[in-house]
Amino acid sequence: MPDRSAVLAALDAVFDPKSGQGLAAAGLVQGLVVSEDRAGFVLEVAAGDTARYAPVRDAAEAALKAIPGIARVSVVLTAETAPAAKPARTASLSPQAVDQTRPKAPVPTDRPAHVRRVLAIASGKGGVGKSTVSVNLAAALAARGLSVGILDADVYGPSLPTMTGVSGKPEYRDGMMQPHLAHGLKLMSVGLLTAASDAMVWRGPMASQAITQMLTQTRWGTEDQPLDILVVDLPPGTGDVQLTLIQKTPLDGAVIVSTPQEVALADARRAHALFQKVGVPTLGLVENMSGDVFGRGGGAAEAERLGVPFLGDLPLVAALRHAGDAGAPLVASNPDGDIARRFAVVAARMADVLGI
Ligand SMILES: Nc1ncnc2c1ncn2[C@@H]1O[C@H](COP(=O)(O)OP(=O)(O)OP(=O)(O)O)[C@@H](O)[C@H]1O
Repeated sequence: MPDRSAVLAALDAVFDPKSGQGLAAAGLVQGLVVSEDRAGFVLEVAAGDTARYAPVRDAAEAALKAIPGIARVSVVLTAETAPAAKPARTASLSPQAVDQTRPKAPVPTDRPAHVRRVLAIASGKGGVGKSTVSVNLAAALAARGLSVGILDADVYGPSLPTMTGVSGKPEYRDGMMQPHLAHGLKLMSVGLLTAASDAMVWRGPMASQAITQMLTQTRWGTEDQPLDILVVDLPPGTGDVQLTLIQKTPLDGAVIVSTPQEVALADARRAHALFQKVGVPTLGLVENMSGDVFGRGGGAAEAERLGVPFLGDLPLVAALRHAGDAGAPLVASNPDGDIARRFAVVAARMADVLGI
């Protein structure tokens, strides 16, 4: 395995154009990961400086690649948001400090330009089909004539590139990342910017910074043609990473995906509670993989218990999995099929809840 200090020394041979120091000395190397045959880090620069630092990122990647034993490298360029006030270190917490640790409503300053609504697709549990639902629901909303984008923020397993067949780093133009276009959707994924294995080790603040960058520095829409809906595919779970993300992302609502088993529904309940805490309305619950194996109806009953709309159920069918593996959402590749019809129902109910 490559030596960490050798990696830092290599990065110090790349200069920060602002301070003239090496990148490590300048404090620009965050979250360095060195393992087996790969190395990567987050290059954190001041807000507005990302275009200027794109060549620095490329130089840092080249410097890492030149280290013997390193085959895969990834440098994610992120911009700082407004400097966070550091709480004073005191022996006991003041009431204000205690209050600071409580979840807050999202910070509205991070709103992406020319995007009408930002919606999260969340699940309390991994593997329940959150990404499958995100992609197909986005396609169903697009089929209603809306302009729709997807931001795959699932740092634990970005699957949008596979599910939509897109690859390659996004292009930078005029200081903004251009989303990929496929199946009538605008697409951006954490998986297009970094190796999935690197993103997985990100802590909450780092993940949220990368996601804020993808949110605010992607050309989702223009003044003349704003994006109607941006669907954000969140990482599964209800831990710190998710909390930080939903606090930092200006969400207008959330859709929770669950399978019908009680254990998954209990997690869906926790996800709903998390959104409630930060003041993001739950637009509804979708039951996925319903049918013989897992049962049916648990989602509708749970939605009623939570007092949120039930948006619909989707059966466990091999075609959905195959379409995902093949890189074309089933709703787009078979728009007249049973699954497309079910997603159209979910999209219609959602549009109804949103009043669009
Ligand atoms: N209704 C369904 N019928 C059949 N297969 C499905 C269905 N929904 C999802 N799948 C398959 O289940 C697997 C997990 O789905 P997906 O990746 O969408 O879940 P996820 O909740 O986003 O997972 P993770 O939490 O790991 O990101 C995928 O292989 C997908 O194709």
